[in-house]
Amino acid sequence: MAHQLIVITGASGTGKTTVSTYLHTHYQVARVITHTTRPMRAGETNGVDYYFETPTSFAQNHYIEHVTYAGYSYGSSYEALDRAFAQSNYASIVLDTAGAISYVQQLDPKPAVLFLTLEQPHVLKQRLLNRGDEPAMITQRLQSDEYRRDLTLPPALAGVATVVTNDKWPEAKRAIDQFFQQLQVKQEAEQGR
Ligand SMILES: Nc1ncnc2c1ncn2[C@@H]1O[C@H](COP(=O)(O)OP(=O)(O)OP(=O)(O)O)[C@@H](O)[C@H]1O
Ligand SMILES: Nc1nc2c(ncn2[C@@H]2O[C@H](COP(=O)(O)O)[C@@H](O)[C@H]2O)c(=O)[nH]1
Repeated sequence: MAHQLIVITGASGTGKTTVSTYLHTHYQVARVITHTTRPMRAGETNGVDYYFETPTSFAQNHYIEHVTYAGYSYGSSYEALDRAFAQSNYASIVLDTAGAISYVQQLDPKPAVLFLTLEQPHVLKQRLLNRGDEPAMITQRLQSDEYRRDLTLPPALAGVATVVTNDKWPEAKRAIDQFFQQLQVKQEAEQGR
């Protein structure tokens, strides 16, 4: 069976990591672990949530794409993608919208894309506080160009991404179940050709 990548994108706090964990737990979708220079949050583990890097070690990896987000470097490596697909034919990766656009433009076969959004984006700050993020980090993030940019579906992803509203988890979960089950049907149909 061909490999299928699911790119999960959207603004900070919209629930990208929550969706990636849900797909892993309920559908055994492997997670692509990306690299970052940002400091670890409480509860995060190196090699599980990210590969945490220094600026020097970050520069030594081979990236499909890399970005600066709210002052820190983030990148997705070829090695991490291979590691995920060694575990499962389905893998998900959590990216900012610049990364999602790079993947859609570069990857063959093209990834399936989920864009997460909220009808009430003012609750995002509270979600980041509830998650335990440092208040100073939240302020820096909410003031960043990247955070504001990712609140809106970029034109390059219009017609490509499935938009999921995550104000209420039970509704978001239903939309994600439908998205994943349709993806499985499409994959199986392509296999049968
Ligand atoms: N529908 C929801 N209702 C309330 N809280 C939610 C919902 N979905 C996710 N959360 C919570 O919001 C916080 C942010 O979610 P998550 O870490 O998944 O977001 P993210 O998009 O990955 O953020 P970032 O880009 O900053 O890493 C977490 O504490 C998560 O448990
Ligand atoms: N383009 C990429 N974006 C990435 C990558 N890894 C994570 N991210 C995105 O960065 C922001 C901030 O993440 P956080 O964990 O510090 O909250 C978020 O939008 C992630 O989706 C990557 O390799 N490339």
